[in-house]
Amino acid sequence: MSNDLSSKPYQVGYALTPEKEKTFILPSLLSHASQNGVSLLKIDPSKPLIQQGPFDCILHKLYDSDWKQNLEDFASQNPNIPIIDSPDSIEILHSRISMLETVSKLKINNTGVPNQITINEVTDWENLEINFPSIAKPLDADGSETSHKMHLVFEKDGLKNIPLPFVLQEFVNHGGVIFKVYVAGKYSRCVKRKSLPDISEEKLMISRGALPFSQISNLTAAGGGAEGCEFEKMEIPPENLVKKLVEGLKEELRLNLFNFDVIRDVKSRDDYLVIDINYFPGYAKMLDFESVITEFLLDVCSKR
Ligand SMILES: Nc1ncnc2c1ncn2[C@@H]1O[C@H](COP(=O)(O)OP(=O)(O)OP(=O)(O)O)[C@@H](O)[C@H]1O
Ligand SMILES: O=P(O)(O)O[C@H]1[C@H](O)[C@H](O)[C@H](OP(=O)(O)O)[C@@H](OP(=O)(O)O)[C@@H]1O
Ligand SMILES: [Mg+2]
Ligand SMILES: [Mg+2]
Repeated sequence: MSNDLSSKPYQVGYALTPEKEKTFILPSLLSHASQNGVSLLKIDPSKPLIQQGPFDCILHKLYDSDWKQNLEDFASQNPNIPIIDSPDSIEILHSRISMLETVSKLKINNTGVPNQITINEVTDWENLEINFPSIAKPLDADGSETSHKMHLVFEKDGLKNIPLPFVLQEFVNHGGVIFKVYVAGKYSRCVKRKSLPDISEEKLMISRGALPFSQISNLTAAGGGAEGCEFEKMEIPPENLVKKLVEGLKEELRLNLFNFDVIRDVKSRDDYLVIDINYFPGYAKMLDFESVITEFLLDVCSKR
């Protein structure tokens, strides 16, 4: 689908950090979008949105309070201009507890989330109802540098130097491959990505404390995934299961732009666990992301 090229192109304003702009607003996206009737225009978040534009849609991934207020002022005067996405919906993904509660609510067969507990203070360690190894993840998943600083924890002792508050999520062996499902409006695609390797019983016997790591999925996206046929052989989850998760999460989250990470439990190969959900992820890592994003924006603007 493309906009009728004889008419004026849709004007889509974007408000992103400089880093996000660099990795998302690529020349290939700008040219594909403009050839299909969509102009992507940079917003100056420090200036009132109502004095910029005019826009047919606003795309954003900024979280500071000034920007939220700017967006609110604009929305109150332009209730018919789609904002992708609503800050209130995005907020659900900024806590690793509320993010995964949405999955548990879906009650889809063979899907769930790993057992996890919140650690707000040191006294919470007394009667830990969790198995090790576990992954300690910052409770806030707000896109900050620290929000990706994780620790693989082998025993209770390994918790002592981990910055509070954090979520302690049981580590599930999943064959070293993670499935990332990207969603952009009515479009979705499941891709494979290299993940943390399984932890053997032997490794567990000799491992102590905790190991730090961060943003493994970004590293391996560039590296093209795991070596060897194991990665190639790993089948992606059944299409109907992915579809149910996509539709369920879209309804539950009321978001257009997100992805979620799914792993398959090696102990029960039909069971899938969602371990992470991300707002406005790295779409440019997806093949032909230019047409996916352009189609999405055309769909949003034409529905106005
Ligand atoms: N419960 C788990 N069991 C096994 N491995 C896990 C688990 N949770 C996370 N991992 C591993 O740690 C990696 C990072 O975890 P997660 O995706 O939650 O962090 P993140 O910083 O939000 O990552 P992203 O860059 O995808 O936002 C995953 O890609 C996976 O390799
Ligand atoms: O490999 P993906 O596309 O999942 O990597 C994403 C990651 O999942 C998060 O969405 C990151 O955003 P934050 O959680 O806000 O840090 C993305 O970083 P970004 O700089 O592209 O927004 C990763 O690309
Ligand atoms: Mg992830
Ligand atoms: Mg994440």
